[in-house]
Amino acid sequence: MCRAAPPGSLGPVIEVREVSKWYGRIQAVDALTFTVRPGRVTGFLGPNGAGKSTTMRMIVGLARPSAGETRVGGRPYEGLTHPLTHVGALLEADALHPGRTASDHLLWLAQSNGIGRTRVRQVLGQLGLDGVARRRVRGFSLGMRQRLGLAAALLGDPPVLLLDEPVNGLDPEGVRWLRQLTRSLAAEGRTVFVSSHLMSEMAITADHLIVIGQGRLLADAPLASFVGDGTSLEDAYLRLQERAR
Ligand SMILES: Nc1ncnc2c1ncn2[C@@H]1O[C@H](COP(=O)(O)OP(=O)(O)OP(=O)(O)O)[C@@H](O)[C@H]1O
Repeated sequence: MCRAAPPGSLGPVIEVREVSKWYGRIQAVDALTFTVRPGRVTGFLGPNGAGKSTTMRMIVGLARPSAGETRVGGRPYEGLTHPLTHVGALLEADALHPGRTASDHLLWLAQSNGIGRTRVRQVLGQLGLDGVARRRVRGFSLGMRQRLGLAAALLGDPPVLLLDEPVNGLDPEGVRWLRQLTRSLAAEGRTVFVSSHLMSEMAITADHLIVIGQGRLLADAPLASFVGDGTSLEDAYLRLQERAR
């Protein structure tokens, strides 16, 4: 169950303020500003190389902005004690030790974040990983790795979740299950920020969309404002990207 924000706090809000990121001469993110709010699923859309993963990595302190700042619940990620209890993240190419079992991977994360063993058993069950808990990660399919990554993201029962392409590798049942999970996490009052390339999936999962192109903000609006009058989300999205070129 999601904890209510204490009075006077910002709550589980993600803030990205005037953030730019350069990798040598490549500008991955260009003066990006947006806020991700609780109680809804916010989709993060943009073409390959638009800067989505880089932005998510900066929010959780895995990359440092060249300019600007990111905050979670009013604080920089680095200032959070036991960060997994504040922010759960599933990021592309998450490092998994191939020789470790699923259960040991989660226990190791739990121990460094003040989380008990009971919670590890709970998330293994919630993610349908009970049967493979004692198997080494080396033999896991992409879908099983995604489930394990999601288990790690949920481990600390965090009020904020960042999921980078979580649908990758999931079978149709897994996709539907993930959709229901993200919607129920948002309904509990959590902040759920999900990147995806799948417009049809976003159209039935997200309440709000942040669209970027070439590292710049193109739109930050409710899903309803993109679709309607026979316009699909894919049409609206492609038009936005074309106009920005
Ligand atoms: N560690 C890095 N070193 C150098 N360049 C990088 C690094 N990470 C990202 N980039 C570059 O920054 C830009 C943005 O990449 P990023 O992965 O954030 O985009 P994305 O929107 O997540 O793309 P995709 O949808 O393909 O995953 C790209 O030009 C990419 O090549």
